[in-house]
Amino acid sequence: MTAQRLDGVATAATVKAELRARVDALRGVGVTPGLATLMVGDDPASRSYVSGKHRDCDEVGIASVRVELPASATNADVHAAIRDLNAAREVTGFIVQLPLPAGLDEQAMLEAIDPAKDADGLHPTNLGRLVLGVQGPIDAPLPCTPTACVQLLARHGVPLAGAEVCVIGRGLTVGRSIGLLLTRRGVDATVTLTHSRTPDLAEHVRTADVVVAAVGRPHLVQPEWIKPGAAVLDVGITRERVLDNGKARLLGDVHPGVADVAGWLSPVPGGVGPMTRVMLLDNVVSAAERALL
Ligand SMILES: Nc1nc(=O)c2c([nH]1)NC[C@@H]1CN(c3ccc(C(=O)N[C@@H](CCC(=O)O)C(=O)O)cc3)C=[N+]21
Repeated sequence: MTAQRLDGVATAATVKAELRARVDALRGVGVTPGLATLMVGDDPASRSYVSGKHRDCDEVGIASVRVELPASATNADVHAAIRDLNAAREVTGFIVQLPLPAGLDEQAMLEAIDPAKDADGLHPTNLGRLVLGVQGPIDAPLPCTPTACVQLLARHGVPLAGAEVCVIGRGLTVGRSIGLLLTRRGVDATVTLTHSRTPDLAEHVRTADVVVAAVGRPHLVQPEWIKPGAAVLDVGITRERVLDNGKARLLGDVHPGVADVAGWLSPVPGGVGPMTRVMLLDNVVSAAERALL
């Protein structure tokens, strides 16, 4: 069997077209959504992700502001930059690019973000709303990679109601919250959360209809682990340095041989990553729409 490709670039293009229509409607009533990114230090991977986010904004008609602080910035410096963004009228949503340089208090900085402007959906208030199941006419910001996964599956017709989902990884941005989305009423999947210390990982994966691999261990998930026809989402991105030309190859958490067993597979690059970026834009547009209610 050759898995159907869960194409994040093509699906993101569809979502961008929908977002463009929402942005036009907002402009019609005098509102321009705006995203700001706050980056501390100059990690090359973060720089490339942040650039991608600003390109996406241009395509959809969202204004964007780039704030950069040197790696030597203190907690007080970062906190002051966050307070400025909380107050900036033209910024309807913003993110603090993670990871922050060592020595900065990541948790305190995330908590300093105005929950109404939290484009990542990682503020404790918004994560708390997700746990509580608070849903309004327009949802509070949801974490971007989990919604990217759910959208990528739903828009390819992968059945989730009644599906057994095995999530690998317990990190803040994916594993810890994706189960809350997948088990919502109306989505109705059953979720097992595993991680790097799960003794019998392969056994858990073997019975899953949907596998979400988000541990950051290149090619961890083996073809023999996969139930034939299962949907596999590869969320991991590890940069492997290729010595001869100095370029970095991107490796996912899923072994390429999985494509011969799975029913659906998201590629790296071009899968969950581009979808994560559009879900960030969705949060920014939704924040502007919510402000009008
Ligand atoms: N506050 C915060 N919010 C984040 O959402 C956040 C973060 N910090 N820190 C880092 C991670 C990682 N992340 C990615 C998003 C898109 C791609 C992406 O679009 N990847 C492309 C490849 C891009 C490349 O060439 O490197 C792809 O998969 O096709 C990758 C990684 C968001 N993160």
